[in-house]
Amino acid sequence: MAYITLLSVIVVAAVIIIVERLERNKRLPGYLRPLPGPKGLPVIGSVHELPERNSWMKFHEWGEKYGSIYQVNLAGVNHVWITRDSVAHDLLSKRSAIYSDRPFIPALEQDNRTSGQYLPLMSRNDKWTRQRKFAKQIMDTSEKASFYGYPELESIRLLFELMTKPLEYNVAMESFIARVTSRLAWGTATPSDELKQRARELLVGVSPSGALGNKLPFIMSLPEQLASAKAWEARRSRTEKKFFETMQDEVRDSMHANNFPKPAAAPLFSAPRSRPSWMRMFLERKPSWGFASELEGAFAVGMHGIAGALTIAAPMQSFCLALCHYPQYQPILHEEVDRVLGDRMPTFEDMAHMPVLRAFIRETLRWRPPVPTGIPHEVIQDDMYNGYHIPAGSVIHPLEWSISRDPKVFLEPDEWNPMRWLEAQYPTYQEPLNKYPTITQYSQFGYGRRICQGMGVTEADLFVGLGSVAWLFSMGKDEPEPEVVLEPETEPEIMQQPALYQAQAEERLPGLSPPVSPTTKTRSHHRVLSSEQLFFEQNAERIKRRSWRSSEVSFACSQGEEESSTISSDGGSDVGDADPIKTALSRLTLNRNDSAISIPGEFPVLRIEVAPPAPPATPLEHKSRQPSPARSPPQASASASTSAVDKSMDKEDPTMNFSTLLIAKPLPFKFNLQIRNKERARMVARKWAELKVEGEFEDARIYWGDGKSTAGNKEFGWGEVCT
Ligand code: HEM
Repeated sequence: MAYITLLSVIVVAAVIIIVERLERNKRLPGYLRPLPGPKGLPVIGSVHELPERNSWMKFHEWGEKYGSIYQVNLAGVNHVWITRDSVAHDLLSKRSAIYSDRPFIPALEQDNRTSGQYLPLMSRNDKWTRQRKFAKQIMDTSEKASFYGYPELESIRLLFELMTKPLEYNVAMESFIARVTSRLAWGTATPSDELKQRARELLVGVSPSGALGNKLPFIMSLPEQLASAKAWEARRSRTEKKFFETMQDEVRDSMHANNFPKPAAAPLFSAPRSRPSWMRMFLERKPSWGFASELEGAFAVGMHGIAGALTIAAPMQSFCLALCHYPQYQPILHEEVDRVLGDRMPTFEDMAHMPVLRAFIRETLRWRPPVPTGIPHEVIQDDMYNGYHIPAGSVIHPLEWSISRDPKVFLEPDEWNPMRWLEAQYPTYQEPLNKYPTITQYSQFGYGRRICQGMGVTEADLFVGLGSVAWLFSMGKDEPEPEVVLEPETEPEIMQQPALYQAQAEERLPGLSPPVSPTTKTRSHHRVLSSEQLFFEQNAERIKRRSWRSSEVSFACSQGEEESSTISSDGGSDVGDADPIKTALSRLTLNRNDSAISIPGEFPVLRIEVAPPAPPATPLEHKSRQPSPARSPPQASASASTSAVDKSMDKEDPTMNFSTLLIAKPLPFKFNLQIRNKERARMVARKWAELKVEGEFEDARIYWGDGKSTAGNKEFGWGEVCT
């Protein structure tokens, strides 16, 4: 084995050296220059200069040095990096006829350019053309139907999970996106965990810093027994195909059921699987898509599921990061949310009336782009641009991190400042405000013929999801609460303001506030929401006694209150112990995996962690800045655009901890999540419980290992994923 490996390395190295020499000897005509860029070493080029983490920061730094377009040799492949929107448009949009191919990804089992499996990774061929047409149709149709209300439905579960398990906020947000996308793809949220895992594994497969086959492509030509990375990919690929086929079969089967309603007639809260979905659209109009096989349809739909599950959760998490590090803007968002929505949760239809929420979302995508390096194109013939030669076969990257930081467009580019979209003195401001700011047609979604097909879904998910979060919660840095240590002489003053003191305490999670005593010294690092416990205790008792009414749920929200709200969607009529109760109970599955209910005796506990004291001065401290409509925007400065590099690389920037794959997702961090309004919290809990009883929020399903374990067997199952 060692012999074969050594031989392969020597052959690959020899080929690279020969190709490099031939390239160097190619003479350019006098009017053309090679693009600037780092020189690098023979064979490996500049690979050794790339940092392990946040590699886009190095490309950003090179952009500062070499200009808006430059080239880098990475292991024999010419990579062209574009750091300005205008250059990306000139090449990728205006010359899209030659700039719309995709590079080969060595670590995938099948050739990504021709296999027809993943639309975003295909070459521009017949499969791409028909699948792109299909993608446009399913997106347009579902958008016209306001994405079937799925984001609104799942946002109830999102809020409930955040209330009950705030420390797992990242799981709740990822699950929200995966569930909405699963519903869109197949009409049910039960595959959401599997979809998340399929997305993670594919992300490893396609990321330059992920699968070993992308770093050492020759291993993909070795037998599986000798190359575990190849065996991993083979299992990933088999599992994905099986999953997509299973889901396609299930939707087909459900369509053949006699009582299956037509899409227009399917009410939002009808039984799962009778819902509209992209797969259903595929099956209903199969001949019109011109696909080669049903399998092509299974992938065309499954790939959209993966594309959604992969990307949208990242900005949701960055939003939390931004709100915690730039707290001065939060009240502006809360003001809009309260004024426009009052006591109801946001819907897709509120979009036009909420420019502040849209500005927060737009700014988050700019500040921490989910795909910082962009998705690469490949140029299929030699080209020239501003006197520079761009060789055929070069991999072209619109470097979103830099494009979003052009100091001429984005003043103080490293600052998260949503006001740049809302105040006329900023160059980014655009009217009318019922349309702008918007994330559609934004450079983060790519250029030209390959532009992202999921902008509408992304906007709907982020708007409804983050709008709901802002409606119920405020968030803040995980800092210790100021200790209330009362000197004897100050006591009378505080005692004179008990209402204020109580109000501050009550603003935290209802029921969270301990009995307020101004002389209490805060020592505990954990706070327990015992009202939640009470809620589950009550419900668990009811379940045990089998005394649930089909549509009645009792919820006590606050420890301090004796009340318990009883909601009855049927006007309060008591159905007693008739059959509907049993039906409701049989649909209420309770197990340890359930996100919120546990078996009696093992109640979930809400803890809010209070951090140990924060380090003295973090690089991002913006508390002094007050958002003000009258404030003049800062002037652009040459140094402004470099500060990201300084901040994240030289000093430890707490907002720059990302997973290292192609999608930049902030690593989980601690922060305080506080419920802003008790009545809203009650309402969410009631709705959640009603829908749970109705069977709406089913548990995620396990597909492998007889439905008991995701690890599966040799053939199918979850692979290890390092992020
Ligand atoms: C934050 C969310 C998202 C971001 C940042 C994003 C970003 C991108 C980018 C950069 C591209 C490549 C564009 C180019 O090559 O010029 C792309 C392509 C694509 N995206 Fe997205 N995307 C997101 C969400 C979605 C969602 C939710 C879907 C579908 C459900 C989706 C479906 C696609 C498809 C089908 C393509 C391939 C287009 C083609 O190659 O012809 N994306 N996306």
